[in-house]
Amino acid sequence: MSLQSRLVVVHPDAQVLAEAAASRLLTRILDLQSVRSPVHVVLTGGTVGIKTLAAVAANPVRDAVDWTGVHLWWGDERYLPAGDADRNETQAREALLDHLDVLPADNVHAMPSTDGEHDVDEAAAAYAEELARYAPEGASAPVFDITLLGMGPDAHVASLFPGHPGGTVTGQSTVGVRSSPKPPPERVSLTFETIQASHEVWIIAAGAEKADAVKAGLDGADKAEAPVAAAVGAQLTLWLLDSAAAGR
Ligand SMILES: O=C(O)[C@H](O)[C@@H](O)[C@H](O)[C@H](O)COP(=O)(O)O
Repeated sequence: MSLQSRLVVVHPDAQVLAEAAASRLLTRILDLQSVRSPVHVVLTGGTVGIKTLAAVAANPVRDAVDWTGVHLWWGDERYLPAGDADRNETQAREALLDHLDVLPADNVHAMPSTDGEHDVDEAAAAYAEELARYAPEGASAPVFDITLLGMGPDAHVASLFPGHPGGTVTGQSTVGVRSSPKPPPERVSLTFETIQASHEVWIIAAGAEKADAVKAGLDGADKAEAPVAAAVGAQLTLWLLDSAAAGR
């Protein structure tokens, strides 16, 4: 039984938070690469998530990472045409991936766009198949080393929203989301089963509008009301906050 631990780190503001999260991510990947390959990292969309990726791109330590041994996944994706500026993948490529010359295309596992499968449920199923291709025996997805998650003011993570069915789905690694309260309405998301299999889950949140959700998550609120409460890593759950988000 591995010991689950939780750590809360507070930084002065959103910019320092993104820089510190990027520095921590790079160091953690370097540590992991000294003991295993490949390393699997799940990226998040959202303002702070993308700011963190841009900070990774600007950090010279990024060139110490052997990106050929890093696989990148997404926790969720907005179900839009390929290349759409609102896709998490598009923003991640602009912020970081396009700057990593040695990152093999096959190491980047983007969630499907509307150009592929016929609907969001088929898109979720297609991503589940991709996850399964890299899964260890008997598992439905790779055991992610680090899963990055932004968090909404309503305590949603990935595209798992309060009161929506996606948060309670079991027996599948992904879910198609419709009528998302955060536009666009259709999204593909990992399920909590997959998120919770990660060795480490890092929740990155900034801004006073997140303070109530942070408090609910840390107080162990019901995941139906505060999905972030279920964003727990098998070994570590790391909350990376700015002082405004930690205000409560
Ligand atoms: O597709 C998305 O929108 C994100 O994955 C979502 O889960 C995001 O991380 C949070 O909504 C926080 O977003 P902000 O950092 O912009 O508040």
